[in-house]
Amino acid sequence: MVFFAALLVSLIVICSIIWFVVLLNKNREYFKKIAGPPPVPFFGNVFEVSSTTDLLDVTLKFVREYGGLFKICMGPIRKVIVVSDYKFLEAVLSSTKILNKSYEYNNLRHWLGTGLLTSDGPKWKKRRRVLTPAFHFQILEQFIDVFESNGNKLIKKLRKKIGERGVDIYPFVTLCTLDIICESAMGTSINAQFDDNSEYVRSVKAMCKIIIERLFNILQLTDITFPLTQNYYIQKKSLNILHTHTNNVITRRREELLNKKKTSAPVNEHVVNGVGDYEISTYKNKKAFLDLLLEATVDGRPLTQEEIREEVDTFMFEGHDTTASAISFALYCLANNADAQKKAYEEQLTLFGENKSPHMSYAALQSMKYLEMVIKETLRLYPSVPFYSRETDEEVEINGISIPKGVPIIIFAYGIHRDPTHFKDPEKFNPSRFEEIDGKHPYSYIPFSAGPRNCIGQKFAMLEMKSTISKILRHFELQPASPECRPQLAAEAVLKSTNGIKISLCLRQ
Ligand code: HEM
Repeated sequence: MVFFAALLVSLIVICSIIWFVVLLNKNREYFKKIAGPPPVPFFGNVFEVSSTTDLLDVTLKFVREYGGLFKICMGPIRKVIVVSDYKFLEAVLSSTKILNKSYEYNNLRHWLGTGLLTSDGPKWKKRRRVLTPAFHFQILEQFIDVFESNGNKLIKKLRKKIGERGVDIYPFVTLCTLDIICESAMGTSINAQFDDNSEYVRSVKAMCKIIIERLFNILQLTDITFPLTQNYYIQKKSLNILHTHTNNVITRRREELLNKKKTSAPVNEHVVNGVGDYEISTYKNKKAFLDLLLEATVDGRPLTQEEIREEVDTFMFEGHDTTASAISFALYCLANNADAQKKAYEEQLTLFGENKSPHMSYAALQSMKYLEMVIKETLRLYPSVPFYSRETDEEVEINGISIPKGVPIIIFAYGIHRDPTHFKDPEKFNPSRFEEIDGKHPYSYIPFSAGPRNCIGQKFAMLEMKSTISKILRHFELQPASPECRPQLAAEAVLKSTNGIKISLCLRQ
């Protein structure tokens, strides 16, 4: 008996060693040819890239030392390549073969399942086809009222901050964009701006935090050791709240559609669903993304409850922090660049005169050309998603180099956006540069990614950002915080600033 037990243990140990050695040597020849910072035995380069606050500077330093394509060893086994080289980015992003997401997206799957952002292969293809019509301009046009009404709430809240010398605008903007995406995606209002302590809002915040903390904490990294940490239990509770909320909204909306209960004027119905209180807004002829999902079919059948939930949750995750980061950094840039702010405000005067609350239309938002360049330049300097990644699922050849199956490719958007070969005076905030360069080099300006797996929500995001920023500009003159407060950038799930994004607000007369 003892003999067999010892034999079994020995076999397990031997198999583990073989498995480890196989993984250790996987793609060894390929990685040998790629430059990169020297790894520390066993740990690789993890100590150099172990904090969200150092990540951007350290990676930029590696770009200067090793060029636009280098490797990083994340421990003894996992190696990734980091790319900010134009030709390589073009080949990767435009490829119809490198469409899968890498291991780093696993943490998201607990919340989002395999929705559009996190799915791979044929599933992703089908979902993308189903969801694309939801972003047609005729659909997007319907959301302008949602942007405007939630933007008005934001103005109300910011009015209370007039005269303060350094207002961190990020938390205010985040709650506003959370309200916007909730109403657009689910047709429900959670009123986060006036109830930021609701269970749903707290759970969204908790999940966004845990997803990134797990990437940098050795105990939280794998699902095996994660249950030993407190975050596991916070995640469990948060997921329960988030999934129950979305499920309840879907069920209710499904019933509503079945009963054709739609009315002509917006009706706000107060609903208590056992998870938290929220309001359902129903508009005649107005559709939330959820309605489109309820009507959609895949392979001739309607989407299941779980499939719909995955997509609604994906919009909730991908559609609020990204726009909040971009809007906040744009306001910071305008506050610190008086000329750009003057031009952007003059554009508003030309369009609406002194009217601070004009009726907003799709055409008016489209005609805010200078503001659009301000947003583009902000996203160049402060891309909401500074890193994103792919993984090869078969051997591919790029620029004459053969890349084996299973190689994670980290796309360093922040890096190429600050490359002087593509952007003159890259550190300078200069919206007008887009008059010349717009669309000329589609793979050097990639805040929304590019190619088949680009951001499906970018047009929605641009309209939302224009609506919100233009409203703020018409109401307030933006000034730098006093004393000046430069953002300390942190590459979390989206780009953030550890010391806030601070400006001062003066009421325009
Ligand atoms: C400033 C705002 C935004 C920025 C900078 C941004 C950026 C990005 C980027 C870089 C990707 C590619 C990520 C990757 O490959 O892993 C992406 C994908 C995606 N985005 Fe956005 N995004 C923004 C707003 C939005 C909004 C408002 C929505 C939804 C309404 C949205 C929905 C999505 C979805 C569903 C994907 C996955 C697309 C796919 O894989 O087919 N995004 N976004």
